[in-house]
Amino acid sequence: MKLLSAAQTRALDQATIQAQHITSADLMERAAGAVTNWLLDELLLDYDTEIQVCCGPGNNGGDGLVVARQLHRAGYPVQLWLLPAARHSTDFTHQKQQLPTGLAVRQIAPDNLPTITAGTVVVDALFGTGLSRPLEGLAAALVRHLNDSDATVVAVDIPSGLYADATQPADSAVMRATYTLSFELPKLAFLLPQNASFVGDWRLLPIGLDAQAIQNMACAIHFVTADELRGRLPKRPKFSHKGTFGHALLLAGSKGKIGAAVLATQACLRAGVGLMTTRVPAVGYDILQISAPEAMCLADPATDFLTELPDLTPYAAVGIGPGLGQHDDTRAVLRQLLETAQVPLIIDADALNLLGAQPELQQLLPPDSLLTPHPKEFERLVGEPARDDYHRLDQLRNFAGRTGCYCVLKGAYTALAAPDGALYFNSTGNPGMASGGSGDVLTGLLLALRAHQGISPLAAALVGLHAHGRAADLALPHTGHAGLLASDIVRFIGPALEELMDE
Ligand SMILES: NC(=O)C1=CN([C@@H]2O[C@H](COP(=O)(O)OP(=O)(O)OC[C@H]3O[C@@H](n4cnc5c(N)ncnc54)[C@H](O)[C@@H]3O)[C@@H](O)[C@H]2O)[C@@H](O)CC1
Ligand SMILES: [K+]
Repeated sequence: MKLLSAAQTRALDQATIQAQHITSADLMERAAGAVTNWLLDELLLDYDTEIQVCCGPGNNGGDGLVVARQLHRAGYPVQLWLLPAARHSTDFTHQKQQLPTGLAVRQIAPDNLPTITAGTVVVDALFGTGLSRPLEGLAAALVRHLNDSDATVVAVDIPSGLYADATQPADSAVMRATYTLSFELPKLAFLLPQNASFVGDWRLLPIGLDAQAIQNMACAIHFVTADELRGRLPKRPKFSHKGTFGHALLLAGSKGKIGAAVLATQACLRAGVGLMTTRVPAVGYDILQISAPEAMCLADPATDFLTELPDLTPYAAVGIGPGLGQHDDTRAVLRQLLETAQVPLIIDADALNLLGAQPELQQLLPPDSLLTPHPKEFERLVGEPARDDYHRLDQLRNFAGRTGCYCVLKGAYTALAAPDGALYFNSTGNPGMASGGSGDVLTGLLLALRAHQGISPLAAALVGLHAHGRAADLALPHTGHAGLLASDIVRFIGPALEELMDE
């Protein structure tokens, strides 16, 4: 799915109106109808629920007027509140004229704010994508009043006061929504940790926006769904053999962290690699052979950390990082790998920290390599803290462009920047994954997909990120959030990948 800017969203609304020969009021009726249906069918409003609909002066307020009208007509006790304004949009004015006489209109004023009691549902239709400056005055006072209450707040399109694709000034008033109902496509703001407390649980409501117009919109930011990935992973042909799926090499582990090498190895195997060799320090040899008998193990001459790079000739892809440690001799192995590798690399964990500590090594990254930092590792990698989540995304795109590599930023919606500047957000996964070893599993999974000869670097990265989160989602009913271990994610990699395979 494309993540459109506010300007593109407006253009899409216009394109839909033209292509479908409808009026903007018709489209508003559809949008508001979708909100009303969600309130009735999903929030399960009952006839005793107190519903306060708060409307601003633009089309977001227009949506609110239609919701209020529809709920009133259906017999629900709606209270309608309007924010005073010098100007109103044409559609707002039109919808106001359509209000039934029995629906009282209340003016919001400093001494006249909605009274919130236990169980009140507030529909926030103050401002949407037309927000052009931070909220102040009465609008800010109303938002703060509602934020201080226990109301269930349902934001129409976007929580009022939240910018759709930039950071609003610190301390400006932003509605803390319980639910955000957006029309058809998500907004970039929803995917960023800094906005989690404003956006709440977000849902997409289809309103029949013009599919052709969406397809024609130039957009470099995507929210990647299973539908878009299905078929990107070739089915295993009947006459395939282990050579078809590549031979992967993993460099991982140090004393006390051999488990990271084991998890990454198991994940790589479960992701369908043809052959797997894992290089661990000698201390890990028995552990790896016993816990991952399908993999070959090449022990380093040193006991506790890696000191020598094996011959790379046999391998289609090389991964390095999980549990590696940052010993000087290991750094020398990483340098040698960067200097000699002719195949894509997957770089994770301590290998990223080593790259951050010696930035000159970053110039040696083979093109199309894939780096998988979490935000702290990414900060070390680029050597500069981000001002906010948007700045961090800029840094991510710059890094990918500068190095010619794919770079991941791990999180609730893991982001991937491609060398061409495109940004992709993953849609799968759950908070149970926030525990040790999840990242090691991702490295192994991505390594298998990069070793596979039939998949492009971008598809490998997107499929790998999706399958990682999806495997955790499939494991969840068996484990619960607290009980979800990295090894549970490994168990469900196979089914998660199967869902994306060609028919
Ligand atoms: N264009 C369309 O056809 C559709 C629009 N829809 C709705 O329309 C919304 C966008 O409507 P608009 O473009 O009218 O924008 P908004 O309703 O978000 O607000 C725009 C109005 O608020 C004023 N304003 C902006 N920031 C302000 C601030 N900080 N303090 C006070 N006033 C401020 C503007 O001057 C303008 O009058 C979407 O979010 C969505 O809810 C939906 O009905 C779907 C169809
Ligand atoms: K809103």
